[in-house]
Amino acid sequence: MFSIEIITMVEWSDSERSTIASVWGKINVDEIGPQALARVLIVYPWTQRYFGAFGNLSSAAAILGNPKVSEHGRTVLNALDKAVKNLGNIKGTYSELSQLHCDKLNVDPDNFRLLADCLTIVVASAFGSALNPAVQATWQKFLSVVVAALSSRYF
Ligand code: HEM
Repeated sequence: MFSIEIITMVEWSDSERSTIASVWGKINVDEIGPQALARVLIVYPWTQRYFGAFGNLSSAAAILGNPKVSEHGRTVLNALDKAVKNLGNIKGTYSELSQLHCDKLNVDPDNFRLLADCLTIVVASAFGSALNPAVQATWQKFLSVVVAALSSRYF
């Protein structure tokens, strides 16, 4: 795990950079985004409390078919593009987003990790053997830095 203190010093090797670019290049945001957010809402139902304005979240089928969940899933995943393009300064890249989630949306930062884990599961099921353990390790390092950056306003 990457603590808040060390994310400003995180280093990326050339191979990690190319792995992250390659995984990101293969992700279909329109499919993976909705699936990842729906999974968070289904697997960790307490996260539904933040999405009271999204309409029917009463069952797994309702969540999977909810267009607002799908749209927001795409929004969240599109925001990852900024991190992929700014690996050297993910903390700075997400400072406003961290402020929004902390001060305005009051999202418990533990939920960032839950979303990252659901995203990895959705990516793993879409990629199959392409997400081998070494690729997964780099992908999760990337997501850990994203999670720490989004949490930076909280601590
Ligand atoms: C990788 C993690 C995440 C990223 C990159 C992310 C990104 C975003 C972005 C880009 C927005 C739109 C901001 C705007 O309109 O200016 C947003 C809004 C929001 N996020 Fe997150 N988010 C993440 C995790 C979470 C989690 C885990 C939750 C709650 C469980 C959450 C709850 C919300 C809510 C409630 C909104 C406002 C939605 C609306 O009413 O339209 N986010 N997020």
